[in-house]
Amino acid sequence: MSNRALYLDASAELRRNSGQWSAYESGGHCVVLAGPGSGKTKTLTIKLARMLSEDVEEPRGAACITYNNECARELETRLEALGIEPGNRVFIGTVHSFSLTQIVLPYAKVANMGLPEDYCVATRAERGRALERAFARTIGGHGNPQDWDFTMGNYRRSILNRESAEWRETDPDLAALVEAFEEELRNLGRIDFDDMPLLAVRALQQHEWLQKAILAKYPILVVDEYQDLGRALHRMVMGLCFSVGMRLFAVGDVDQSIYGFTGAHPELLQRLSDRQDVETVRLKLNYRCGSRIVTASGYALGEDRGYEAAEGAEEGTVFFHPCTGSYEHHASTLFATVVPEIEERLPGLQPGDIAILYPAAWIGNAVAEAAQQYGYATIRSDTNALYPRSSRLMRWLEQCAQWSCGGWRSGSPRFNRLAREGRRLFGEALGHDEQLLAFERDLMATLWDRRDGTIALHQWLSELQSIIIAPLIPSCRTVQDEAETLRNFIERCVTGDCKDMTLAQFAGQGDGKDCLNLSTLHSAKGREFKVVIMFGLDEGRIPRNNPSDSAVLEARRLFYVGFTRAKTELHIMYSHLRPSRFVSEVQSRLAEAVQ
Ligand SMILES: Nc1ncnc2c1ncn2[C@@H]1O[C@H](COP(=O)(O)OP(=O)(O)OP(=O)(O)O)[C@@H](O)[C@H]1O
Repeated sequence: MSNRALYLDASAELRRNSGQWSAYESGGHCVVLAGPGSGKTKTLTIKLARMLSEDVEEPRGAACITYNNECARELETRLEALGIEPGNRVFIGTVHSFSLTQIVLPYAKVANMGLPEDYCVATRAERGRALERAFARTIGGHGNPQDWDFTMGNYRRSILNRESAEWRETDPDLAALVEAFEEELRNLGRIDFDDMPLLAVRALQQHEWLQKAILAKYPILVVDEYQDLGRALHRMVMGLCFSVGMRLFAVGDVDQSIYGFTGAHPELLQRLSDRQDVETVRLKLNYRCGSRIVTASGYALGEDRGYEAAEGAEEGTVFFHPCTGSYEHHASTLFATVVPEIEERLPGLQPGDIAILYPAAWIGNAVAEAAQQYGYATIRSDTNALYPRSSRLMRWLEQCAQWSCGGWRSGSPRFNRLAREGRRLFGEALGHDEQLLAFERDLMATLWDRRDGTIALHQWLSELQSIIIAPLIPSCRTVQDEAETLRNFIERCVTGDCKDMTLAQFAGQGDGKDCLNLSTLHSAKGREFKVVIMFGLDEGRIPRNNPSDSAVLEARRLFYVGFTRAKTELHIMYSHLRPSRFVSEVQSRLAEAVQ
């Protein structure tokens, strides 16, 4: 099928939903505000395919921005099904990678961003060193500089205008620390993650020609998960879309805003949709969750938004499991009775259809250990994962492993996809056609010669590292930190807890069908599973102890996000003596509804 035929075909589903259809037909700036499972991302991807085909002429294209690398990958997969691949015409990625690859790297010099020659992205250790020096120069004393990192980050992200009284006066100590920290980073020849959008916003504000250059390349800006993207992106959107003329298509849900602690402000989305020049579309149907789960999710949120399950949806069930003892004990109950009962009730269910979600990564340790005892393979996407799931390099290696373990035969993944992602990762070192060709040829040969799932992972990784990755790393400023993640993981595979891991097991981490999903509630954002088990939902965990009013609201939204990931069964596990207030409320409202 041609690309046009693909999106026309996919749009048939949108036609049956009047809200989705008006978003699909929109001609100017459009914002879709809607609840979980309402098809926001689906509408966004099909609309993007349409705009690329009908509204902009090659080589101009669209930039598509989302919250994190995981969400970006999800968008890529969905767009691939519509025949759209990221490349020159289409940018898909986070605000940070948009800022870095589209604005800072190409224009740092001409836009006079004040960066040293040959700057690169700081590793964790380099950031730590810069913070230590800045701390000694400004705050001083015996405190631990790293304890200031979090508040410093928030300050940087919340007040963008460094010339303002707000910047100087809200917290003079923090303002001084940030300025000294950035100076130390520059002295080391480095920028950090938070610098990327800040440098981009500043450069865009200072240079009209830069705004025009971005507009020339991307007349369309598409944003998913707008509620979580923070002030820097909002400022870019305001400038690029409402002054320069980029067309905006954004989707989001204020009720799913769960990243307030990183500087996200849900009211920015509301403000955007209140604008006269923006068409706002609201969607009411939930295509994901069974009807009972949709009803109960209103209780979970504590607000009736009038969402309904789509026609023909299954009923879905909410189960409550009060537990006794420690989390280790809860986890044993989970694998001794809850999971086996689910498997019996839903024959044909794959482990990958089940997700176990908890409020904090350390609670997941009890789940991971019990899973191992009961013989269940798991894949973790939290800070205690084998390696950060957000690492593009590691995720690329997982895909390479899948190719070596049978993808070369089945086409899942296709070699083209590996080559494309590799070109993006190492783009800075692959400037010439010959370099690109050599990279693809070497990659193919290296993977082809190692098509054996029983190979020890440390051997496979070390060889790939020395043949393919190591020669490129010195010229790639953007993947230094990721290279460090890889080195640490290889070390764990040589001597540590992953010593016996095989290539096939590593490939399974990428594919995930045979593994139960273990994740924090935060990392489950945007995903969906047949069965969701929310684990450790106790007062003191969600919300945490002595919460402020706003912390209660954010915890409640997090509870709601977890709740609405489930299609068929939702299980809630908690200590019977101290259930979370949200659990008790849902329970009593469900009981009232039955009477
Ligand atoms: N018009 C439709 N007809 C049939 N299925 C649909 C339709 N719209 C969406 N869906 C399905 O509903 C599910 C949820 O869609 P999607 O992930 O796009 O929702 P979302 O609004 O982005 O969700 P969330 O905010 O919870 O991440 C998907 O399985 C999608 O295929």
